[in-house]
Amino acid sequence: MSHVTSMVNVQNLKVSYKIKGSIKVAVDNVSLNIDKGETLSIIGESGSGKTTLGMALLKLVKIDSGKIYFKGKDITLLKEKDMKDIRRLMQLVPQDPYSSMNPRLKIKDIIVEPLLAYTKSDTLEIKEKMERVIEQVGLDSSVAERYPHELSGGQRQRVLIARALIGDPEFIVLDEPTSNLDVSIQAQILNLLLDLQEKRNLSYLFITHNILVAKYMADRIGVMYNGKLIELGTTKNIINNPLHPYTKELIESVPLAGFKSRLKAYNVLDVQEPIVLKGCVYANRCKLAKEICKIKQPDMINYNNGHKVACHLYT
Ligand SMILES: Nc1ncnc2c1ncn2[C@@H]1O[C@H](COP(=O)(O)OP(=O)(O)OP(=O)(O)O)[C@@H](O)[C@H]1O
Repeated sequence: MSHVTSMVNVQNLKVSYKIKGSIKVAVDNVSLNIDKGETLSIIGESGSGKTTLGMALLKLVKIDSGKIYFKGKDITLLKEKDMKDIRRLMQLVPQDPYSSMNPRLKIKDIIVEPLLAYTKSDTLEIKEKMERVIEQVGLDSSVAERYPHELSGGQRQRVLIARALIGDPEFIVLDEPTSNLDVSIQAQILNLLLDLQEKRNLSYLFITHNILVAKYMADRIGVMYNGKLIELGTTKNIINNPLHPYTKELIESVPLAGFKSRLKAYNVLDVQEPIVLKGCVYANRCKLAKEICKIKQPDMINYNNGHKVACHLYT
């Protein structure tokens, strides 16, 4: 049902990378949906598969199996040449603004890149659109003639948001869009994103290490661990009533009041786990692990009203 009404819906998505003969499953059997105007935040430690999931939703990495629906249309097997109309509607704001920009291009050329690739607008129309998005992201019109190195980190991030917006998208993957910025600038960018979302009724997949940022931005939160989505629920449920022992550990480690001044301080722990071939991905680290946790992967169950968890404590 939901794949018909959602902006984005993925089912049983699996993505793996081949590295020197071995296979790393980066996204393992993940199912989720994002509604129109909704923000789903994905939290998890480094290497848990957040970026790969975001790229897979945009069909920017090859998937092994599963289904991707965009506005009800199955785009899983769509070839890039048939993606033209859809590409414009789904955009990425990448993790590192500086390395995502061609240093030799002026800002105006960086911003219009997506339009040149996918539409046949005339030059005047493109220029007007460029000027409009520069204004909408709170930049001065003079940045158009500048080069990336002449801008601050916050300004560069605004440029990438402008570039994502220029084709009037409906869905944007925001990959840690503020993690490299000073705390006060982070808050400005987050507020800009909220403002743009409201004005344009955008759907966001918001990837972050930072639980406080997820709490500030998201309607719902999905928690990833070692490629698996282990819990999914409303922001309120995840923060106030976390179910999975890993989510509980994350939430308990973070004082949730007065977050603006401490945006940077509370990142998800960065611990790389060995690959677990059978059983729960979290079993090695879980204080509550039972015998079954080491031998059988828990299924994602609907615990309560869309609050889902993959943990044997609840089966
Ligand atoms: N292009 C690639 N080639 C090979 N392995 C990759 C590639 N991209 C990611 N991986 C591996 O896939 C796993 C998931 O990586 P991914 O970048 O999706 O995680 P992440 O949660 O976004 O991490 P981070 O927060 O550090 O960006 C990691 O083990 C990573 O080393």
